[in-house]
Amino acid sequence: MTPILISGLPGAMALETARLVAESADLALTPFALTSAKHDSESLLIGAEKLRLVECKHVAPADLSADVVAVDYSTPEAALENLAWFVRQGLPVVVGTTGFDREEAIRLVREAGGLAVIAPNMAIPIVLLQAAARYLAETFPGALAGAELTIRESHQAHKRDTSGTAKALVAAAQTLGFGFTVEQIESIRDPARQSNELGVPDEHLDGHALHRYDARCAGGTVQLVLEHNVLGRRVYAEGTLRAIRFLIARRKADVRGQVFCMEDVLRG
Ligand SMILES: NC(=O)C1=CN([C@@H]2O[C@H](COP(=O)(O)OP(=O)(O)OC[C@H]3O[C@@H](n4cnc5c(N)ncnc54)[C@H](O)[C@@H]3O)[C@@H](O)[C@H]2O)C=CC1
Ligand SMILES: O=C(O)C1=N[C@H](C(=O)O)C[C@H](O)C1
Repeated sequence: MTPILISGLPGAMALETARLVAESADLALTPFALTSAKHDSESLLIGAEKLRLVECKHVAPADLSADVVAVDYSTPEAALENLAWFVRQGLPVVVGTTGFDREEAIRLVREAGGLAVIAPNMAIPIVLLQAAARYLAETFPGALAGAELTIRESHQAHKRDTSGTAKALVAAAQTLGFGFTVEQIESIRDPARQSNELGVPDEHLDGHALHRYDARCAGGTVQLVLEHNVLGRRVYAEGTLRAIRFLIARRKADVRGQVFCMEDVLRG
């Protein structure tokens, strides 16, 4: 069993991932998990296991065995500092958190000879769409120059940042020729609008991710619409476990100083 250190408890994604790790046959939770100052010294029950919540600065190196793999689902503000800590401890890490400086994160991992999967979306069906968008952009740069784009995303009210998934797609859209910037993304966080206008079921108001990309081409005579809509969080946790197992294999193969994306994980 590979021990998995979860960071971001008692948050929603960290919780979903911890539960799936606890159910798995090949992974096990470390006896403690990482949290913010607010929750330091609390404890949390995951299945039958009681996890101690601690800030990373209170973890002694002796508490970490050499085979631990870490997962971070914290906040945009905490993610880089946490990543630096994981890398210092020599832990491979899956970073699902969004809203931080990705280039800085990549630099940090490479310079320290660390190992990480960093991806704004761990859901395999959505990773496939991202791969398709990247393929189109790389193969046909400028093909849609002059076309117009609107992007709308809806998430639970407590989400702090603009969708990292939508922001990542903007990069491909720009290469295709759309004059669109991330500041133009419309973020919907109002539960009343989500319920009445977008039809989000009540039980998923607290955990959903709706994305709609609407392109008008050829002077508005052609409309292309792409949507991906997720209810709940299970699909991200499943992708996270795939990323964990990918990193376990890379560590075994003695790979160092590399940052992977979910497309790499899918390729295996
Ligand atoms: N890559 C993906 O597929 C997905 C990414 N996300 C991203 O994951 C992140 C977390 O999302 P949620 O769980 O919904 O948020 P949340 O707000 O429910 O949880 C965040 C948690 O981080 C904890 N935290 C704050 N500072 C911390 C620190 N220094 N160290 C460790 N933990 C700390 C907070 O106590 C809180 O419990 C967001 O950035 C979100 O965009 C969410 C879903 C899927
Ligand atoms: O906060 C969320 O919930 C999600 N965050 C990720 C993002 O910002 O793209 C992935 C997904 O949209 C769910």
